[in-house]
Amino acid sequence: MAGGSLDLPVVDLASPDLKSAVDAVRKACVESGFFYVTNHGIQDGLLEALFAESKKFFELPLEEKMLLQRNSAHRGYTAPYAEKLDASSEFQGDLKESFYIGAVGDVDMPNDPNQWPPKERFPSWKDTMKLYHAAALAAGKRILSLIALSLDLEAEFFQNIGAVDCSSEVIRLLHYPGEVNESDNGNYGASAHSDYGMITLLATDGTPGLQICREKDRHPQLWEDVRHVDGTLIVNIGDLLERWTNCVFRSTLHRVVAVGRERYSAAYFLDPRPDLVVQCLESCCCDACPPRFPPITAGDYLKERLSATYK
Ligand SMILES: O=C(O)CCC(=O)C(=O)O
Ligand SMILES: [Fe+2]
Repeated sequence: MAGGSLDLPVVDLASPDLKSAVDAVRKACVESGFFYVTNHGIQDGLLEALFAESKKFFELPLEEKMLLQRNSAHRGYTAPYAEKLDASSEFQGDLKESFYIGAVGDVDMPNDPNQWPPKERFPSWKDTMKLYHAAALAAGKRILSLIALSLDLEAEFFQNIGAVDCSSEVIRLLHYPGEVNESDNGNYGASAHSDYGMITLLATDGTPGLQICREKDRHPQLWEDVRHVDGTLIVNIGDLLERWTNCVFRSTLHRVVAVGRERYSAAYFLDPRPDLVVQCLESCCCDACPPRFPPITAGDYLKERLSATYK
């Protein structure tokens, strides 16, 4: 069942009224786990360059893209149908194709698990991804500061525990086809899922398709459109942060439906360093609401979730 369009809050990352921004973040994280951010510091030109590189890559013939197929470190290309975000979906796999790019060091790393398209034909691909990583990380840190304040923690809480300084971040470029075969009627660009990690920053080319379901246990489920708002990024809470906040914050089910138009997006997954122990925050627990989950390292948690997706 599809519902209307949602009015999610727009949080101004440069707002002089910090209290209102923090309150808006808290309300959004508690109610829907989704909000927009404006003044995020990522230049339009960089977003345009990112989408241009993405389009150029996805336009290659499948055989060439398959040369960079996702490796054991989850970097590289995933073809249409190769991934099913909702394991219960009746279809073989999602319509989207995607490409994962991990953080890029300043010097060429000898053990860099990333895969790069040929430099001769993609001369600025790597630099663009590097710039986007840096810009998205800077925006992500500002968002995490507001999130920390909204949890009654000090603004630098996530930075101080080293949650964001060890390059676990990943860009996932996504491309959804415009036309779908008859046999794919009812199939999804990306089937229903929640994100696994801490927070996700999503940039899209403005094409609709993203929907969220705020109450996953309600039947029938109500899916609401997340409209595009010019100049903003969409931010959503992942399962690890839901667990960290003892379920005070919501990691919400979302999906991308086929709208008969080609669509590009770029998700940036900001996750803590693998050895960070995530245990329910004190400010989210009380006598009546004791911790629901035992401590776990971020790495173990994410490994478990990824291996369930790519069994
Ligand atoms: O493309 C989108 O709008 C959403 C992508 C998404 O949910 C994901 O990659 O986890
Ligand atoms: Fe997602």
